[in-house]
Amino acid sequence: MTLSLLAPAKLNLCLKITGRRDDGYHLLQSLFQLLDAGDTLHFAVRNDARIVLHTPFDGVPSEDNLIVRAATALQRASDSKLGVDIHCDKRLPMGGGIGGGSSNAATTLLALNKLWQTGFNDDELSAIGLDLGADVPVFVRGRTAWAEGVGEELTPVEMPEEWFVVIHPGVSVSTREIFSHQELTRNSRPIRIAAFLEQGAGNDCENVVKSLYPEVKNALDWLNQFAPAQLTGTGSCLFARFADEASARDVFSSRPASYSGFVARGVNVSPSHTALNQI
Ligand SMILES: C[C@@](CO)(OP(=O)(O)O)[C@H](O)COP(=O)(O)OP(=O)(O)OC[C@H]1O[C@@H](n2ccc(N)nc2=O)[C@H](O)[C@@H]1O
Ligand SMILES: Nc1ncnc2c1ncn2[C@@H]1O[C@H](COP(=O)(O)OP(=O)(O)O)[C@@H](O)[C@H]1O
Repeated sequence: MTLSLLAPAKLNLCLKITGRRDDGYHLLQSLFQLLDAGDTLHFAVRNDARIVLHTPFDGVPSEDNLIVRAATALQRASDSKLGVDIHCDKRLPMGGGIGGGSSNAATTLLALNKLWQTGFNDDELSAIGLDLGADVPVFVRGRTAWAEGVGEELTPVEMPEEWFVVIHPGVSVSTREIFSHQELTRNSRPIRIAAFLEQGAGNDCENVVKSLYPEVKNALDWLNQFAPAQLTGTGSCLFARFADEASARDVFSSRPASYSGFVARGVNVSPSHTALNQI
């Protein structure tokens, strides 16, 4: 049996850091907006128990790849004797704050749960996913959502399905470096979802990222000429929203040559969930 699924990107439409847990992890509030763009993963079941990722990733050994780690975690949790061949059409930049690795992991859990018939529900898959990364559960649940805790307390939110220009400024930002920076705001006053929906909220990582990475500051200044621009996650990608596709594409096509990125539409339900529900 084979299956191909989109592993969608996300944007953090806001990112407030409201405290810190005893283990050092930061407590967040964020609106995770799913997008209709992402990587495509192709799965083919094997009758031996081998998990084989055929696509090489720069700087990520196969055993560290979140795709392989997710498949291995599901195999262990289920005692499945089946294996899988996996190919990935990688489009999302790594370390860009758009969740590519976490989305790849979640999509692998969803696909193999179906192909191996392991029968886990979303709560169980989310718990397996959380061990792989804080952003995995939102992709397992597949809903645009308000997140608290370290990202695992999720409340689905219906957002207008707007168009986004996502810019990658040509540098990657280490999440660890930002979260360990002395100047990072760690005591934002918690806000309510309703307040965010009414007036929006910024990204508490933005000032530190701009000070460490002038390329990110320059890209924000460039995009701000057209619409309010903001960092996603801990960067390095930034985004702005547009009412229609044509305006978004116009701005994207006028970008400086050193910037990459894409235009995508916000979606309330992950395309991989829509596809799985049709099988
Ligand atoms: C803040 C977000 C918002 O989406 O940033 P992006 O990674 O998307 O940019 C994520 O939740 C990031 O989660 P995740 O991507 O799983 O983080 P990891 O790479 O595991 O974290 C790297 C390091 O950052 C710190 N870290 C991460 C998440 C968190 N809530 N508090 C932290 O202090 C920890 O020191 C951790 O070891
Ligand atoms: N399948 C994968 N896709 C992307 N990154 C991966 C993957 N597996 C492991 N990684 C590692 O996870 C890191 C974070 O990746 P990613 O989720 O793309 O960024 P971010 O958390 O900033 O959104 C990468 O820099 C890479 O080292």
